[in-house]
Amino acid sequence: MSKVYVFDHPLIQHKLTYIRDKETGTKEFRELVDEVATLMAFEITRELPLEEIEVETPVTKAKAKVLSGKKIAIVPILRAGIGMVDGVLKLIPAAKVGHIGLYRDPETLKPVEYYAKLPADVEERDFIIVDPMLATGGSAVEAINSLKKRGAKSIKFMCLIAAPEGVEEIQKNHPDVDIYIAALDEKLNDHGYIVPGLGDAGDRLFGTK
Ligand SMILES: O=P(O)(O)OC[C@H]1O[C@H](OP(=O)(O)OP(=O)(O)O)[C@H](O)[C@@H]1O
Ligand SMILES: O=c1cc[nH]c(=O)[nH]1
Ligand SMILES: [Mg+2]
Repeated sequence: MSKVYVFDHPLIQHKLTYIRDKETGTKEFRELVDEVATLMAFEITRELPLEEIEVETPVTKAKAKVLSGKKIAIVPILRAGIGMVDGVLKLIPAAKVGHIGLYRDPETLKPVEYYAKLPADVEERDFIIVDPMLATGGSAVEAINSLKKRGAKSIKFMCLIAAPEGVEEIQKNHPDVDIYIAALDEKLNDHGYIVPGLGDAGDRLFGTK
């Protein structure tokens, strides 16, 4: 069963409150999403494997630890996931970036894939899918299907705000995929929007409303 981690660090909660605020404009919204993505990347990389090397300090030789070359790929779900990529890359600058384009049909709420491009060595990479919103879970499940179909073996899903329905949908369809969120909200409304949520993440990021 997928594990669910809620990153409720005070800085994340504080920034998320201003992300939610409908008075927050596009520029500030984008900056805050970027900052929260960096903070979440700090938490999600907690378990990265280390190895020991020798380093010479001005004082003496010493054994010290460095990351042991884990191959990571970040995959934003277009469009809104793009808003989280740079924030994660600040901490994992050598990560590759794949893209999956999905939009949610406003009538059926079902995801429609329109683009997919992943790094070549899919089977060896640890993937982190990023998307600000996990609502019905349809987009996340489809993005994970898409990665697995192309050979991905290790996948994490990271989002800002999740609805319980979306978490359950991933757990049901992809129990091997752990979920990392900044806030678990109350529910979905009749239009599939997260309540209280933040509105339409893509529109707020790109100013398309
Ligand atoms: O869990 P779900 O019910 O599938 O909804 C979540 C999806 O909805 C939003 O994308 P949207 O379809 O609005 O596309 P956009 O990013 O291009 O705005 C969001 O960024 C997720 O990808
Ligand atoms: O609340 C929601 C649900 C889906 N997509 C969004 O951007 N917001
Ligand atoms: Mg949208």
